[in-house]
Amino acid sequence: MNNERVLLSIKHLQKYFPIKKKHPFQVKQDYVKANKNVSIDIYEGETLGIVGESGCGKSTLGRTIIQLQKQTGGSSLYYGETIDNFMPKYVKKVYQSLVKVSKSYDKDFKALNILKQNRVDEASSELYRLSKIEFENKYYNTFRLIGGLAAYHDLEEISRILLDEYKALKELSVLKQKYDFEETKLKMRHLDSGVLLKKLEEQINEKEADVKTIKEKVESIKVTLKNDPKFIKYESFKDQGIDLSALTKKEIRYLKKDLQIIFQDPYSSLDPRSKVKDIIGEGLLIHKFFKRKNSEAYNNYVEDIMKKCGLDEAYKNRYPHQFSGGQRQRIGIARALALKPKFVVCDEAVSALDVSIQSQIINLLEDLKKTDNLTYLFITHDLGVVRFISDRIGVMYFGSLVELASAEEIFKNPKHPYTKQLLNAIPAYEDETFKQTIHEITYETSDYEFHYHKTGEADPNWYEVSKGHFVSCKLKQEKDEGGLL
Ligand SMILES: Nc1ncnc2c1ncn2[C@@H]1O[C@H](COP(=O)(O)OP(=O)(O)OP(=O)(O)O)[C@@H](O)[C@H]1O
Repeated sequence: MNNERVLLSIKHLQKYFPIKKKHPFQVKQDYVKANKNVSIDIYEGETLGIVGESGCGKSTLGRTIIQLQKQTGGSSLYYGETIDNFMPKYVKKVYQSLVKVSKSYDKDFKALNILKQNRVDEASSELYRLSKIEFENKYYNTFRLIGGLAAYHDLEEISRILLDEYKALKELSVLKQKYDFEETKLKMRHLDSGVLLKKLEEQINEKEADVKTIKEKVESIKVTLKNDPKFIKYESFKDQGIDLSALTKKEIRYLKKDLQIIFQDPYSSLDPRSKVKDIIGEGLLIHKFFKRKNSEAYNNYVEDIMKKCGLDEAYKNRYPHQFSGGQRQRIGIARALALKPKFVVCDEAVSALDVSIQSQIINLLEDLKKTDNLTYLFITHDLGVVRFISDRIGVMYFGSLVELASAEEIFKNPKHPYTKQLLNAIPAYEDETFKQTIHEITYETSDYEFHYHKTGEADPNWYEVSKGHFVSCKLKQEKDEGGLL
């Protein structure tokens, strides 16, 4: 890992797929619970491996984090852009509804506390767990955005000030976009400055001054609250992450430049009727990195990416079927990396390839990670591959993470019975560097116990057994859960 900066923070991610009703009078809607409640921080520059059996929800997790499919619960906070620069629409909605939300908050808070007190069996504990997720979904973005200001006596005033700030920041971001566009245009004509550029610069300065005045107003309110215990508690929830799950389709499309995916089957994920150069360059035109696909700059850029991914640029006019499996995967990688993303989901990216080609592609992914400062979520059922490539590994079982630790720790010191079963099942001959140890499976320690084998549901507590090593288990003694409650 390069540093400890969180790039994505996944909180209680849930993805349920509705199952088609069996007959028209069926009242209850059933779901495939592909991801039940996944919470995980992904650090900038790391490769986080996700392993688990087929059908446990690995691919769904990868696709849902980048919102290829909309998540049905929880939030996915992204720190690769600042919220001030991006200003998504949900921020405005939160500011508009502050007064209304504050009214329902106390009522919902009390109701949830009653459920917390009344946990007597599995069913009532499950009801509390689900209600807590619902509660957090409803209120967390408000607290993340306004923090300690929630303790101020006049939320109508806060709402007004923050809406002014939203408007000013939005206008500022439009002006900055226009400025960048104008600057690029001038550069193409080998000019340094122009009348419009100067005018935009003045407008940006004015708008920045407006934003500064509003921010000062907010700070002066905060000063009056600084000793209020409620302010201190709520301020600790303040968070600059952009909640991907709350974005509009258009906003997600814009962020796709940062959040990319490489699929398992390089053939079916490439349009067979498009030439390689068009497959790789499509995103560049959609995201307006280049205006025309016939320009020299565009062609040079595509050729460079091809070279970087080990493809001969002379083949740019060929079609996917004219390439081998390994080369097709290189095209998939080139397509994903053309937009200079920050986060890439590699969904079984090498599983369909021969072993010798596998290692070439893995080496390529490793090289690109270094040169382009990428962060990977590496999804695979292959424990040999994941051990080699990952900094940390998360183990999934039936839609939930059951263990998370550094790759070395998972292999040397697994805690969860399911992780141990997976490791025990690796045939020794598959991985010569791995000294096969058979891990003894235990379902209980003095601090916690595992119930997953009895109910098929993972245990709800996410417990840090040693620094950075987490397991899902049932604690014998309840710990403070943190959060809004
Ligand atoms: N679009 C969908 N509609 C309905 N159910 C789905 C959909 N996508 C996935 N599922 C279901 O969600 C569960 C998890 O599937 P997912 O593909 O995420 O698992 P996986 O661990 O990646 O497995 P594999 O390695 O076989 O792809 C499965 O039961 C699957 O049938």
